[in-house]
Amino acid sequence: MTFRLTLAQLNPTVGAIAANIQKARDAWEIAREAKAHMLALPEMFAVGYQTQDLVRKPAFYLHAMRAIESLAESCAEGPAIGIGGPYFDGTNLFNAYYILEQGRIAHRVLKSHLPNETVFDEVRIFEPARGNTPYKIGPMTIGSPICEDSWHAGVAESLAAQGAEISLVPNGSPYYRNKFPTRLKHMRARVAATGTPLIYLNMVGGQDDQVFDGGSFTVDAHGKLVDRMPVFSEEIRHIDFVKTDGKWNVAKGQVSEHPDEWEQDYHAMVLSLRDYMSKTGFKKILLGMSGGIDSAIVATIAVDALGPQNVRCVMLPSEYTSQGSLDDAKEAAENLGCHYDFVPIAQGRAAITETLAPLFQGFEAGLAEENIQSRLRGLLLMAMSNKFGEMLLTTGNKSEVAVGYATIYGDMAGGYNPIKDMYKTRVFEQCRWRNAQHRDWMMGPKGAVIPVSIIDKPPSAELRPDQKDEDSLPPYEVLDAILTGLVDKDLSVAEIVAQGHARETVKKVEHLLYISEYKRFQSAPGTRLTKGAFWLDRRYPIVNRWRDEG
Ligand SMILES: Nc1ncnc2c1ncn2[C@@H]1O[C@H](COP(=O)(O)OP(=O)(O)OC[C@H]2O[C@@H]([n+]3cccc(C(=O)O)c3)[C@H](O)[C@@H]2O)[C@@H](O)[C@H]1O
Ligand SMILES: Nc1ncnc2c1ncn2[C@@H]1O[C@H](COP(=O)(O)OP(=O)(O)OP(=O)(O)O)[C@@H](O)[C@H]1O
Ligand SMILES: NC(=O)CC[C@H](N)C(=O)O
Repeated sequence: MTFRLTLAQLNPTVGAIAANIQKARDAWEIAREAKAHMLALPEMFAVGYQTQDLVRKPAFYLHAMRAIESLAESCAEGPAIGIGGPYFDGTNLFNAYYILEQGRIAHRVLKSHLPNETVFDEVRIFEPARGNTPYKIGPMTIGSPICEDSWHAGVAESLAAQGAEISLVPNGSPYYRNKFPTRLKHMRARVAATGTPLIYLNMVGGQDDQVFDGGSFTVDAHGKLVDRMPVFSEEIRHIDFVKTDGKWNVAKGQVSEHPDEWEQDYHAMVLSLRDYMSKTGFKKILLGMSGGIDSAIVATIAVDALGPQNVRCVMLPSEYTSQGSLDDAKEAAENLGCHYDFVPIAQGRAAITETLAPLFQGFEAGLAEENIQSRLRGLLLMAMSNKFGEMLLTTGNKSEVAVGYATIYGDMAGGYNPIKDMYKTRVFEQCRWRNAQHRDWMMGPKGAVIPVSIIDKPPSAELRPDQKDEDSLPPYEVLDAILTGLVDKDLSVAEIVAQGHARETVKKVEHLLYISEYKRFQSAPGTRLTKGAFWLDRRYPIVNRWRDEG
């Protein structure tokens, strides 16, 4: 006896119900061609993921439920379909996995464990299931724990006890660096307890800050990895089973190699930006190109996401802009093959200074004057955005975003920030990686596109003569180590001091971190690369008088 299961590792769009259903239908045609018994789609595929509060709207979930019903009707003859979507039972809303067969909804699995940590808030949205049963497709009985359900003992085991011969786990599992071993560990624990093969099916694609990385895989009844799909790309794959001695054995498939963390982070940033653009309806990007490393890597990510013809780099020099910065900005834009504009801000700045002169008389020049440069750049770039219909990118790395080292309503202007969750020390290494590597999913040119002089020079905001970031901040190696402790590991000041850092420096960084919460609250979203990303992973009050006295 045999069984063929078609896995659709596809990229849905939140709210695009008709388009998602059409994608499911197209995949079903492929499964039917391949004579599969069943097509499986990821968690919440019908509506995209995560829908947040949108799915609580009755008009929305009723629309989705109607669309799933009509998918069942239009796919009556051929493989069964498993598809994630919301289900309202007249009283409560559930995160459900629908099984469609012979023109109708044959079964519904409801999610039991609602994730409520990191970026998840499902307790707020859904009601947990109380018990589920397996379903039968042709000769096979299947249990479907939904995503988080398979990270805990209980659901898969109960389904197996009720006769499930394999576990098919639909997921909406967002990327963070080096997550795969954690997923594999949880799935192997389920397999060890059930003694049945397990299929882990994830979606791909960017949704706001989150990136779903795919990497779907199959583990046999002994816990061996027998099939694995690539990360960050759509793919449809057939998994074959043969029944011998009363047990389903999964045939050995193709175990795709997964790239290292540098490639995965870079791919996550490219895909999240590309999807953010296409899913919000933008085709073109612009950014301020300073000759520094942050704007250089953001321009490179933009070019790799959309192609050089869709990226405009604008140098807006002031009198503090060095010749080195002018040369580097131009060279990087030329290497990338994108449009380059040169828009000096001196005249505009003089006009603003004159306008404010009567008010500012008697005050010493300082931060206000420095930040006018950044704000004027923001104003000019947003004017270009309005005129050309190009979305402005903002370029602060995680170190700067953490300590508020950016000007609000100035260089913080912009709609998306691909490097928001990448510390500065990693930005340097990531640039070296991109200069040395090229992949076919990159739409930009091969080679050392980021001039070495940009990577090697000391970072500076160039808002006053001879300014260097390290005049006001600790060296980035120190800053990033302290921030990793405070932000990502939730360590106390005492614990970070015990790692060998000066208490005064740790306290200064802690102070900057807490007082800049207001800036992050008003900042653009950006690619999530870790479990400690600003926005949903770490939610802090803006008004906060607590300081760690330890
Ligand atoms: N809690 C709060 N809630 C609401 N608003 C608050 C606030 N605290 C201050 N403010 C407001 O914020 C203003 C201060 O913020 P802001 O104007 O941004 O100024 P500020 O944070 O003081 O300065 C920006 C810093 O970033 C550096 N910088 C600028 C540009 C680029 C880069 C770079 O390397 O990329 C670095 C620059 O050298 C300077 O150290 C205050 O005037 C005040 O009105
Ligand atoms: N002369 C400039 N021309 C165009 N854009 C600029 C210029 N100076 C700053 N910007 C914009 O403001 C952002 C912040 O730049 P700034 O030089 O202050 O610090 P940074 O964080 O070190 O960034 P970078 O490494 O890109 O220079 C830049 O990434 C760029 O988008
Ligand atoms: N959608 C989910 O239930 C995902 C939760 C799960 N722990 C994950 O991140 O993979």
